[in-house]
Amino acid sequence: MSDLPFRTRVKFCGLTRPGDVRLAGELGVDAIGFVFVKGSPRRLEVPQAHWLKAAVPPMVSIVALFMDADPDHVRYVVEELQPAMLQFHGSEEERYCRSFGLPYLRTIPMRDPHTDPAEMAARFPSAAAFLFDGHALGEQGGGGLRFDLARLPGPLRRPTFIAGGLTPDNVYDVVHHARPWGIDVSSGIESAPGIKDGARMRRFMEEVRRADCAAPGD
Ligand SMILES: O=C(O)c1ccccc1N[C@@H]1O[C@H](COP(=O)(O)O)[C@@H](O)[C@H]1O
Repeated sequence: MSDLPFRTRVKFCGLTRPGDVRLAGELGVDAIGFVFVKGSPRRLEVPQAHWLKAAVPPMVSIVALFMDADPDHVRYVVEELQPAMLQFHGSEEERYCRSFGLPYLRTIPMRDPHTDPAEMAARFPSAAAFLFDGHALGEQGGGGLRFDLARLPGPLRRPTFIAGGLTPDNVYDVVHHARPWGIDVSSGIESAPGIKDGARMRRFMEEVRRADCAAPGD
């Protein structure tokens, strides 16, 4: 049996409107990312996140995204919102990431020539999965920056996500050639930061599923 994933898991990140959340659910995403990062145009406050959560259909996971946050803030969001998973995007260490008692995605910055992706991943044995993103260390994500897929490390002991600059126009090639376990997208399905575009969301999912069905040599 092939060890390739049967279908690529999809996370849509940085949603701010209930209608976008409902459409993402209808399109079959696996997870929806809520951003709690200061300075992000997609940042949510907890009351707004509650309002969005009400639009998330059953069987779709909420991922709460943080970057070097005060642990009290993370605990507050976890208690209030009860996300299925956390995502850490900054310089958080392993002990911090696992201290909240929830599975977490560890983001690995791929634009930094000084970061060795395999070495960084090895420092997070408790991570549920790794997310390789196109930003440099210390930068926020959500900027549509791609990275050289040749820099991806070999097989890790955890599922890997690719993020950074994915769009409906390039996601087929990325999924088809890199065969990640999952992908994560924000700006590539937007008309403006935080405002998702229904047509782009739909076409993005269609392209992922088209790649899932393509034979390796296609
Ligand atoms: O989306 C944001 O605003 C954000 C802010 C701070 C840290 C991470 C953020 N987003 C993450 O970046 C990836 C890639 O975004 P894009 O597709 O290149 O626009 C996104 O999937 C989020 O996980």
